[in-house]
Amino acid sequence: MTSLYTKELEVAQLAVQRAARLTKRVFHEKAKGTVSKDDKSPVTIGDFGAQALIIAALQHHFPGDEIVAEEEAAQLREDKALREQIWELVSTTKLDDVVAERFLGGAIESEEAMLELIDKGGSQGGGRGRIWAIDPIDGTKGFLRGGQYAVCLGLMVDGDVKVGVLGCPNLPVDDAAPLTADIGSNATDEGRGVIFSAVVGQGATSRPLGTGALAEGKNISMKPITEMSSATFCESVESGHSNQSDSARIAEKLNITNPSVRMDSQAKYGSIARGAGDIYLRLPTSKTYQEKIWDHAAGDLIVREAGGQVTDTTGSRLDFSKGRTLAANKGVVAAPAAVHGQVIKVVQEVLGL
Ligand SMILES: Nc1ncnc2c1ncn2[C@@H]1O[C@H](COP(=O)(O)O)[C@@H](O)[C@H]1OP(=O)(O)O
Ligand SMILES: [Mg+2]
Ligand SMILES: [Mg+2]
Ligand SMILES: [Mg+2]
Repeated sequence: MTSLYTKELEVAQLAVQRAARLTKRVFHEKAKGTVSKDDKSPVTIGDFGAQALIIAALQHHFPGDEIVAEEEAAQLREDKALREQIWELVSTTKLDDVVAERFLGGAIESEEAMLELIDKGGSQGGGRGRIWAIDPIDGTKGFLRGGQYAVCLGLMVDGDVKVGVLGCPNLPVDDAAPLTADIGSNATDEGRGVIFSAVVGQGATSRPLGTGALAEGKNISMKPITEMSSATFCESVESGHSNQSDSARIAEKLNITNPSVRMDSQAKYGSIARGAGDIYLRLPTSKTYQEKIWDHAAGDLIVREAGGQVTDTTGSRLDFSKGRTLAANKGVVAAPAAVHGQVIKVVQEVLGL
């Protein structure tokens, strides 16, 4: 029997690899074309450019699929200089393997076509049919400060995530490398860049993030926790995204003595999936914030396929069928399946749930 979602996985991984070439170019440039969105969060030419390149590849192979993506082109239609900067990047970023680049459909035709592609990400989502979720740069603040960020792509079918891919340009390639919060301001690209992937029922893999055809992948799995007291947990750098005093109380109750590792983006999901860390806590800081599906789709599947369990703080699975947000969930608790219940119990004690 041929495996399910083989083509989707290949397209998704190559599309992420190409988009990450673009974000890395922007990362090494001083002027990142940063502008503020309506909610005051930053977006850069890298976010827009990566979204255009990913959607171009998806449209080439799966023109009937819907797409939920974070960014929209409205601001670019009004700002000629910004639009031209992005077009210059998008029209010159290719995979350096001719076959792989042709497989993705090659270059986008024109500046106008690029804007239209960016706006194809406006689907309302939901629980029916094939829907891709894209976060072209997750952790834009991390990206700007030279920390972790991720290029994220997931395919949902009837509300369930079936394929997940995370490109993490600033994480170590080595799955066994110790988990550290910062890449250091003098860090080079040497030894960095990894793609995490998963297909439902087929396990999770990691492979070096390359520049052309895909590198060989290796199976990854979460580290079994034998002593809770020696576990390491990851959380957001931004205290506005996850409540860091609640997580400190949870850690204390679990007798965890290692300090938390703070990193931006879904790099946290990838890191625990390969056993570099153990637990990911994302604890609500407000009653009203709804998590976005593109911030969790790929990571949720990758961790579950690596032997983890991912729920919200009430213990319910993340529900991707509700639209562009995880409207039915509050926060995220991801841990190896064997200890997830123990962690949830303490999370609920501390949060008073
Ligand atoms: N109040 C909030 N609570 C949780 N996550 C948030 C909140 N505000 C923004 N985010 C999102 O958190 C993600 C980054 O997460 P992390 O802290 O794990 O790096 C971003 O996608 C960001 O969205 P946005 O793109 O709108 O900035
Ligand atoms: Mg994000
Ligand atoms: Mg983003
Ligand atoms: Mg954003």
